[in-house]
Amino acid sequence: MKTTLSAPPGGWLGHLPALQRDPLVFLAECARDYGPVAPLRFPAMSALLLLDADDIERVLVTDHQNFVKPIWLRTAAVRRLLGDGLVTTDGDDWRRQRRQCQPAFLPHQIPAYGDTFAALTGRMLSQWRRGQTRDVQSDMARLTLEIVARTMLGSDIAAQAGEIGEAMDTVMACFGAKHRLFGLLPLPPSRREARAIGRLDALVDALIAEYRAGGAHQSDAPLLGSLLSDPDQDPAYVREQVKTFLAAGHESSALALTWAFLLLARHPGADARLARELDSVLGGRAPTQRDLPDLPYTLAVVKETLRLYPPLWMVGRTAVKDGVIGGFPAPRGALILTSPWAVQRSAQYFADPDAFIPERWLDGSQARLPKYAYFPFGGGPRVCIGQNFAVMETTLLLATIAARFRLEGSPDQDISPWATMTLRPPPGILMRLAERGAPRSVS
Ligand code: HEM
Repeated sequence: MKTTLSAPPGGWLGHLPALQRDPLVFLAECARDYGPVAPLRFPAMSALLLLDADDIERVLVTDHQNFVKPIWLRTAAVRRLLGDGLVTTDGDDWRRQRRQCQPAFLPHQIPAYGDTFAALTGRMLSQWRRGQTRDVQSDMARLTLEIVARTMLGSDIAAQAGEIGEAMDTVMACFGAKHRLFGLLPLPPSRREARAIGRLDALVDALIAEYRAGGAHQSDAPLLGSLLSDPDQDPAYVREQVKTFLAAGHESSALALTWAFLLLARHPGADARLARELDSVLGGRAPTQRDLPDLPYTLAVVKETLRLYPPLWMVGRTAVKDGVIGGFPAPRGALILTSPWAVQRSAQYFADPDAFIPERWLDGSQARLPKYAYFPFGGGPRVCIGQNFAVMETTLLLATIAARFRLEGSPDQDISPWATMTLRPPPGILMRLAERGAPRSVS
């Protein structure tokens, strides 16, 4: 067993300052300087960063019972947003919750959401005009929020989506700011954050009350229907689970789409190939979920985007008992970090790893990769419950939007990712809408 942890610079804080300063650079440096396991040290805690697909599979899948969700999900800031919902709980509580939420994500259920995806995207596009410049991230966040509310809760939140999105953004931004320095300390919320949470709770309570008053049929609200089917269900739990799904069910999909448009704007060759596929399959009509098997390149764009910009850039666990991983001791309480960002950009697994090449998903070569060289949705029992929903959603939305518009960015725009709770582009990036077929004004 390897027992000597490399001595990190930075005194008692260990690797924490480097991780806080620029987490993505830090991860890249670890991948460069260490072998398959990077032993790290944080105040009062040791940690292992796993860079090998087989070690990652062991922690997330094979030995999952020895690893629970990490300490940062127990911090006050995260609890305030997600409560004790499906993302944050462990053990029997988690198992009961997962069983309760699963029916909304059964394989036969997912295609039924396609019409809603298409209808709400069509509603958004009816407001879009060529020549407009738009904050695409905020448009995508609004659209995916409307989609998750309509499909899971049976609510059309067109009127409230702006306010719900803003309140969530405020809480996330407060977490992001704290996370850099004090994320693990049990600090009370700032006044701004407390106000946003109060507002969010009131909006969510109103959606639940609307359902109870008979606003939607249970089959139109599979998640909320299931949560409320038990008359003794604790109302606070229902509210926290609804907040969990509103947050987890929109943010990552919105980011995947935003990154896809930013990448396509910088890769005219890929954009042209996407346009050709959409044109030849759809011939000018809007796609439906039934077209998806005929849109392999569109799906490849989504997969490649999730490889380069995985919205959840870090997936962590805490060891519940002493063990050894990759030859290093992983004592009880050690933080075990896996990073889709670091592994999916590793030259060990992907040729030309930093380049955007959707074609790599079409030649069959990826089938030879170890399973956990690519894991944007995590893995094992805690794999994203919305994985199939999200793949269909992002592919169908990308097809619907890209068939009508080309989104143009400015080549000197800084699009460096910002690693907060999720991997975001810099806020407020604007893109210009050009109609398909019109000459390209910015490359
Ligand atoms: C591109 C979009 C998405 C990405 C990349 C993504 C990624 C992930 C990842 C990596 C995890 C596992 C985290 C861990 O193991 O610690 C996760 C969990 C989860 N995701 Fe997603 N997700 C996406 C979309 C969605 C959607 C659309 C929903 C719901 C409608 C959703 C709901 C959840 C929930 C509730 C969990 C916790 C599951 C559990 O622990 O049992 N996600 N997601």
